[in-house]
Amino acid sequence: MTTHPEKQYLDLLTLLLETGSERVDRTGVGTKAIFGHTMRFDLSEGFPVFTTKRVYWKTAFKEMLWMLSGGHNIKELVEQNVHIWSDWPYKKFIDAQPEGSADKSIMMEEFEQRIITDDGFAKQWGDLGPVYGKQWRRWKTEDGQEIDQVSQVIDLLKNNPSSRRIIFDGWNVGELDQMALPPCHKHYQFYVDPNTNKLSGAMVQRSCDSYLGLAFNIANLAFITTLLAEQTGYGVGEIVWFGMDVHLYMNHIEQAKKQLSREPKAFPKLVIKRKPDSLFDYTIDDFELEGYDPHSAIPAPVAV
Ligand SMILES: Nc1nc(=O)c2c([nH]1)NC[C@@H]1CN(c3ccc(C(=O)N[C@@H](CCC(=O)O)C(=O)O)cc3)CN21
Ligand SMILES: O=c1ccn([C@H]2C[C@H](O)[C@@H](COP(=O)(O)O)O2)c(=O)[nH]1
Repeated sequence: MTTHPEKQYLDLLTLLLETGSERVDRTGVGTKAIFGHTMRFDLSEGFPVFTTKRVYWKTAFKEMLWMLSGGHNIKELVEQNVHIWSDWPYKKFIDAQPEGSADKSIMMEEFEQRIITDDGFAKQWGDLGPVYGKQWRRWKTEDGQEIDQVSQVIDLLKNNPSSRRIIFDGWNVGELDQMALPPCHKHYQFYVDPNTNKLSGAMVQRSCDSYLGLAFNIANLAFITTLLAEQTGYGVGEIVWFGMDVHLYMNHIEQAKKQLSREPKAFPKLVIKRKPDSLFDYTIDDFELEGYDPHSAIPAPVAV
């Protein structure tokens, strides 16, 4: 019997638990960390959305479609019931309110409600700065032009697939200080195997929350690779993930152990119900995961 590909992820959790160095981190939560790790998934063996806990794949896909659209305001996420980016703008808003003011104590629900209903408020407080979507689609050059890196990737895949420069990157050094968080999944690179005509995608993640973020990041790497393959006429090959500061937050240890006690189930199949003319015209309703039958969700707090 061959080993289930999800075993790579479970082995990473075990490695972190057993050998990770305890470190103090920016958030104050603390982590167990290792430096440098890789995993790979052959997409012909199924779509790599982990099964040992329920992964909210629609939330992940909505986030990826938002980034691909060039979005960088949480408004478009919150409108779609996606809350994973709200903590950072919320914290910034609360910190900026004067002591004792009514706004100092508003709850997240009210904050998100204002983001949705008040355009001015969303503009001022919902913007994450020039994060992923902005850099991917509209990287600003010195002479005031904008570079659409994702469209360049599509063009290279169609016209020069042996190029070793099929890359987009969110790490715009000159603008890091304007971002709510500097990009974690920073480098994307693609490769067409001339023998099989399959497209593979790799991603470098400088910093990895191995319990919460990673499940989303792997699913989304497989997602973008599959979408690019469909749009440019290739089959799907592998995804390759490179993690740098790979960590497990101290308040995720019990959850990780619980997850480790479970056996992986078969990976589902990504069904794309409609093929739009452009990579930028997909909507969440175009996707279904066939045969996704995960173990139950194991919630965990996110370190802000
Ligand atoms: N500490 C930290 N970890 C991250 O993974 C992370 C950040 N910060 N900051 C930016 C984004 C936001 N991301 C997040 C944030 C929260 C969840 C999360 O809470 N996931 C839950 C529930 C998801 C839902 O609301 O549907 C999960 O069980 O997967 C996942 C990814 C990934 N990134
Ligand atoms: O897609 C993402 C986005 C963020 N993360 C994690 C990695 C870290 O735990 C934090 C970011 O904190 P830094 O101090 O900026 O490294 O968010 C992730 O895993 N995946």
